[in-house]
Amino acid sequence: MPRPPRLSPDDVATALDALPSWSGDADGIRRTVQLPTFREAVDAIVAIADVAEEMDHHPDVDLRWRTLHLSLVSHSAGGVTELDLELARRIDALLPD
Ligand SMILES: C[C@H](O)[C@H](O)[C@H]1CNC2=NC(N)=NC(=O)C2=N1
Repeated sequence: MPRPPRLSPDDVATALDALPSWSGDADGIRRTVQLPTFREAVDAIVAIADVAEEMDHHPDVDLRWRTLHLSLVSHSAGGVTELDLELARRIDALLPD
């Protein structure tokens, strides 16, 4: 399947209005979330991994104790695409606000 193109800065800014837990720009978007425990943070990563594998689109993940830092960018496009926005929406459905 062809992969979608890099979005414009305006498109990303508009999309971020509907994703209040995320920040960033056309070069990448990011969200930080604190889970109650280290184990729950690891479980959240596994749930995100299942979505990422299903989409064949993968986040950059950094876990510090129970604080999870997620960064999304379409490496092949060199910036944010619709795939990153879809992955962000699906991650939000898995995580606490
Ligand atoms: C072959 C496979 O589809 C590609 O390597 C995919 C895998 N997951 C990916 N994930 C992300 N975030 N960016 C990519 O460019 C990417 N490419």
